[in-house]
Amino acid sequence: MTKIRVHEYARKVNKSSKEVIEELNKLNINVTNHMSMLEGDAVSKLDTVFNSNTNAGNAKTTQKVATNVAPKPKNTSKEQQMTKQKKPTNNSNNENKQSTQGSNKKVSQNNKNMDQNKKGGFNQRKKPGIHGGKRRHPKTHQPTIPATPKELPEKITFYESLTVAELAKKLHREPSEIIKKLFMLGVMATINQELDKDAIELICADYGVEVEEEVRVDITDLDVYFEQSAEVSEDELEERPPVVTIMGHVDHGKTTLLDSIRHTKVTAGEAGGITQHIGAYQVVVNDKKITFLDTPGHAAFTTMRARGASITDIAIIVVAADDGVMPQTVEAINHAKAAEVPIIVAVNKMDKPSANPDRVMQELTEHGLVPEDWGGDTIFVPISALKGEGIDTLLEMILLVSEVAELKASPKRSAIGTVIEAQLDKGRGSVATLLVQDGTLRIGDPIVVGHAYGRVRAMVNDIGRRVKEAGPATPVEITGINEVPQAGDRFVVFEDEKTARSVGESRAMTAIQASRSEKQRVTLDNLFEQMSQGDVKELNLIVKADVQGTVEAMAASLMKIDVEGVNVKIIHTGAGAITESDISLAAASNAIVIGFNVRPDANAKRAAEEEGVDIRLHRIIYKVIEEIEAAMKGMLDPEYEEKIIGQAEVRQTIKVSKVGTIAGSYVTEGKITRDSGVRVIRDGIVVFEGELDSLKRFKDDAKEVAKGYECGMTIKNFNDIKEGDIIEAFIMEEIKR
Ligand SMILES: Nc1nc2c(ncn2[C@@H]2O[C@H](COP(=O)(O)OP(=O)(O)OP(=O)(O)O)[C@@H](O)[C@H]2O)c(=O)[nH]1
Repeated sequence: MTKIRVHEYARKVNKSSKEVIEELNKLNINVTNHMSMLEGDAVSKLDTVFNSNTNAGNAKTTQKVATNVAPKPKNTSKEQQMTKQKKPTNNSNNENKQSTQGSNKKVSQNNKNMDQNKKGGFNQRKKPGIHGGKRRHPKTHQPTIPATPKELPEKITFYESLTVAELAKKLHREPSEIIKKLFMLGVMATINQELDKDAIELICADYGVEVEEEVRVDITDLDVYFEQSAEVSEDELEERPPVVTIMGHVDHGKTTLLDSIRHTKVTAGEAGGITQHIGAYQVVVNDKKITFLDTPGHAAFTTMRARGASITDIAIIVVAADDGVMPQTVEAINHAKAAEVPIIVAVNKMDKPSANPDRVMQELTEHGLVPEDWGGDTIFVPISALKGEGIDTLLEMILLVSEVAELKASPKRSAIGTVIEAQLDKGRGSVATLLVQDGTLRIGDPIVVGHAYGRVRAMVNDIGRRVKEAGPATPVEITGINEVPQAGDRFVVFEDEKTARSVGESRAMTAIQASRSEKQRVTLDNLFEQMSQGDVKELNLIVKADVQGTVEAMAASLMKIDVEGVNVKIIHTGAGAITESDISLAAASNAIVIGFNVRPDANAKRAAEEEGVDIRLHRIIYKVIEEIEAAMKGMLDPEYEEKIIGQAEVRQTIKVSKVGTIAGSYVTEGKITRDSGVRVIRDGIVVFEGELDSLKRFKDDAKEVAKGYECGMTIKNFNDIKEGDIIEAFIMEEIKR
């Protein structure tokens, strides 16, 4: 049976890909994309739904064409005779005949001649047959091929495959001609048959037509556009502002710092100083811009990253000098490190008498952030966000780090970027704050934002001004899209609204069908497989335990695991329950979470399920190590699940010395097998669980006894069987990982 792509099938039955996908899903055939390949079985089912016969039709056509093209020896000679009879009447025909006998290559040459001949006014019937010139149309035959076939194209292109009909169209030939030619080349084909690259190349070579396979990208995959931006030539690139996120522990002054920067820099010179919150703002320092994301904290940062968006160039970790390094400070550092974002430390609340910056530096050193003064490479800036002190230095340091990072973008290209936040506005509809990451966004641009699409209707900048365009690293609020996207969604500008619309619709469709849990996150179960495929070379772990001492002991033991081909990397550790933040970090970094004597809280559990993050809970350290090591070596013990296979009622008990108590029983459900586990149930309570010692039918050992039969059983290490007891039999079935 033929394979066919969804969109090709849709075209055949005159439906949209969307309708076909919907029908497939109704048929429980999981297809999400219009490029998905359908097997023959799915095609048959669809044919029934659409009352079409694309598939059955193929089968019929195959036969028909096969009988048509397969030259029976008898017929051939007849035809040859006919050709012979015609021969003396036409010289040119004669010439053609001679030239067309022989190899297929000649056929192509002749067809070319024929084309030229046609221009010279020769009749179609004089055309050499596709059977190497051996066949002629009888005089009476009404030719179906147009009298003057079009010229062959110089070159054709195709994507993956073409049907005979499609190839014929591209070559300006009748399908029957292609079918015959294929037959001559030893390929039996029907008009709807899909031809692979080799067959297409063979036919085209035969016609002397150049052929090229198109490389197409899935335009619905917005990531592709982000990858393309990396390919822009050097001379198109210009310096762009850095995008900065502020993170740190609760109450250490993140919001105060963001406000302080905004008020000292943004409002200066702005009439009225109206600032509106659009999720990000820009400041100008020494004629250079810096973009700040207005949602402080690592939760937002990592949620975005989990959605595949990395928009932050520099992370400011705020640490209150009077409080020192706290759990969320460490989390923030680890989140930034996992994202490989450079860190600047802002030691805040320096105005407080209890401020102790040395302590902060000392504590951060333990987390790998060593101040430059102490020989490290981390920039520490003492500030007072409340009093506005040290802010200028901090901003200068941001520019310095940004310069080193050589942040560049190409303002000339069409815009791509990420949603910072979005909501539904009663008057304006869907409103989204976008961060343009590359290119320039303009009013009227056809745009796809996540699964939404539209045209940029209006753009407002961070100070509430209407703007016509926004360049790289600029946040703008836009209206004009049909739905509310999510923070972290990507956006891409397309050339025309039609493409934007079809990409948007197709993405929305895919999103509905793609379950998030299907994401190929690394789990201990699939670790080895992913390692073998080369997808995973580093096993990222997040370790949570009840007390800090255990966390350290666990981390140290895990680091010692040595398995060739993969490194263990602990990206975050902490004492206390597994939180949602741990899960989002795990999701963003493709990590496994290990909990030792701790449990995930409700939010973390839900998030882990949604994101497909693997949480492994343990109570014994060496078990953790063993499990991870085994997973890395692909030797994880199989997991078993209990399955109850039958039940028997004890109707009589017989005590036999040396043997013990024999339970004369009657199998009431399923079956009892010799190797099954058994449970003795008395008045609804399990009084014993163990194994069978023997299972007999009359005096003979039995492998299994089915429902409706009597049997005798003895149970290992259990003699207290009573009449009326129920014996439940179970087996442990291996769960496929
Ligand atoms: N003395 C002093 N107080 C400060 C400074 N910066 C912030 N604060 C105070 O610290 C408290 C917390 O500041 P926020 O900016 O809300 O801290 P945050 O980190 O944003 O807190 P969350 O949003 O709860 O995570 C507020 O009462 C601020 O006024 C500072 O430089 N000096």
